[in-house]
Amino acid sequence: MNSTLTIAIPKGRILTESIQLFSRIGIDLSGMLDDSRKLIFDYPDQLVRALIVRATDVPTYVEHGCADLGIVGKDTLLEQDKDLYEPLDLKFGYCRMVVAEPAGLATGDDPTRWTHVRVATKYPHVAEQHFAAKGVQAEIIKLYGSIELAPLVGLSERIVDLVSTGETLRQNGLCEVETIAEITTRLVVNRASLKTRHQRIRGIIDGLEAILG
Ligand SMILES: Nc1ncnc2c1ncn2[C@@H]1O[C@H](COP(=O)(O)OP(=O)(O)OP(=O)(O)O)[C@@H](O)[C@H]1O
Ligand SMILES: O=P(O)(O)OC[C@H]1O[C@H](OP(=O)(O)OP(=O)(O)O)[C@H](O)[C@@H]1O
Repeated sequence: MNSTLTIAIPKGRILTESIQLFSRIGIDLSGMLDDSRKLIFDYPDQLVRALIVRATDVPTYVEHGCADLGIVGKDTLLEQDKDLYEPLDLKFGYCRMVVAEPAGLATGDDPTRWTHVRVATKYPHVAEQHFAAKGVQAEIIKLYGSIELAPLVGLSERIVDLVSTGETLRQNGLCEVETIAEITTRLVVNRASLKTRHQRIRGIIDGLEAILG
């Protein structure tokens, strides 16, 4: 039986910390940080294979069993609602998912009085659920990036987006008016792999749990 474990690692802003985390439990994926166009990294001595995946695609690779494990932001998990085992909060990549609007509109605005909103976001599912739970009718406009631009050019009045330093909101004259969720990075596991490779995967989960405290 092939005992190699496949891990989906997201490229982008959580790549380096993901690799640092695995190194702390003795899995050295540092070759992935080299400037390269390779997408599969084999580590036969460690019985590990790592895939470089776009952050939003990690749940898909893990759900389909192309990867046994993956690392992904909670924002992506909330949006996609895939059938995955999510055993661990890895406690990095902290940010918040918020509703924001132009500072001028925020002055005197009361989110508890909203009845209808027009919102641009990369997270239509989360936004829909958030407003539905408040009984607010929401017209959602799906965007893929530069979300803060939408209210500045009249595409929407408000946005749902991630905030970490707050600098992007500030530089574009926007204010946070509601927090939807606190976001961190999570370990996700394919449900079948959890059974067929229980010992190996349990070892990784326990190892990570021990160092995360
Ligand atoms: N300021 C931030 N903005 C966006 N994501 C952040 C921020 N801080 C932490 N994160 C976390 O980093 C994860 C990966 O973000 P990254 O920007 O690399 O990918 P992405 O642009 O969301 O995905 P994709 O490239 O597939 O569209 C996010 O899903 C989120 O959990
Ligand atoms: O609070 P801050 O530290 O300013 O970070 C928040 C910004 O970072 C993310 O955008 P990203 O850099 O991923 O670019 P994008 O426009 O392509 O989504 C997010 O969508 C916000 O725009």
